[in-house]
Amino acid sequence: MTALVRISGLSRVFDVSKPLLNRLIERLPKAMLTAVSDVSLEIEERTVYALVGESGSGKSTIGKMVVGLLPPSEGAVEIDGIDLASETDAKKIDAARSEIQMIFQDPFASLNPRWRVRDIINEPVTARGGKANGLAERLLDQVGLNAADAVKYPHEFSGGQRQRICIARALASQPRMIVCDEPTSALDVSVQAQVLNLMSDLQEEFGLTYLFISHDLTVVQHMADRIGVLYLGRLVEEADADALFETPRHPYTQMLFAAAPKMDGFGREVEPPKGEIPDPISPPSGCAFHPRCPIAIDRCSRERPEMRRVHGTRVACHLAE
Ligand SMILES: Nc1ncnc2c1ncn2[C@@H]1O[C@H](COP(=O)(O)OP(=O)(O)OP(=O)(O)O)[C@@H](O)[C@H]1O
Repeated sequence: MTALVRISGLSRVFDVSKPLLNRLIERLPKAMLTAVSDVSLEIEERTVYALVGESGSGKSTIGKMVVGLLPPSEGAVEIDGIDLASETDAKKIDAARSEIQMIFQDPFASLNPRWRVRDIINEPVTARGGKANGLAERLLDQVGLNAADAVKYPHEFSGGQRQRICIARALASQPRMIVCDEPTSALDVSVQAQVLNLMSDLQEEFGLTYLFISHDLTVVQHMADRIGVLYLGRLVEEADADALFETPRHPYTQMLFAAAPKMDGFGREVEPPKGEIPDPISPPSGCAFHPRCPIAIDRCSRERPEMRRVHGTRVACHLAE
């Protein structure tokens, strides 16, 4: 298998300083927030790579850098060998961009309310001067909606149906890859499984690659081939999904598993991971997880663990054995 996406040493810093005048009056320094720090990973073609972690761990920021919506502060994202940030050939950039689409958590916010669904779905093609020729109707059928609904507006659909429309629009430019940012977390529990099943079917049918972003391990369990676990912007564990589910090696991954929602016939009981997520502007020294870690030793607060291989898993923990 070949890597479709190669991410190396990827970092993204945001300037979250107060306005200059306030800083001068209050004698405050600049505040820099490191959302993503030195992340390296590869995504094989036709596989599902899941990025998991609590809110604020940097999942969406990585997703946006992969599709080219945000430039990296450091490091690179290569799509099929092309680095979007340093490539100068506009044609190559355009081709690489159209190969990757993104769908977001809130299907309503990402659909123009004044456009008919047909125009929304056809837009990626018509905006490039292409002819749609019944494309929207075909895609609506493919995502389990009625082709005749192409003349309707987004508000005439339910949340699950709107996410299907977003998926149809993402498919319009025949991408090789879709970055899916929490695509089902805004949907009713009963609808989530239907949309996930549809996404699985489409992945197989079109040979798609997914970067699937989720805080919910149960969602990821059924879809992912490989999983990366993020904590405060850093990758702390990465393994094939089966291996990770069988033997989670990082204490943070183990905590996420312990807190994973338990499915029952009536809904879900969600118990959040213990302890507070530290302030990303001034993260803890050493291993950023050490203040919440049940097995931390002195060394963990002094020395940041490098990513290393332990029985086929990549893990950043001094105590992974
Ligand atoms: N444009 C921005 N300006 C300033 N800070 C940002 C910006 N975008 C993200 N951040 C910060 O970067 C960190 C990572 O955010 P990100 O949205 O990538 O996390 P996430 O894991 O996707 O979480 P969530 O599930 O809540 O979206 C957070 O602390 C967030 O507040």
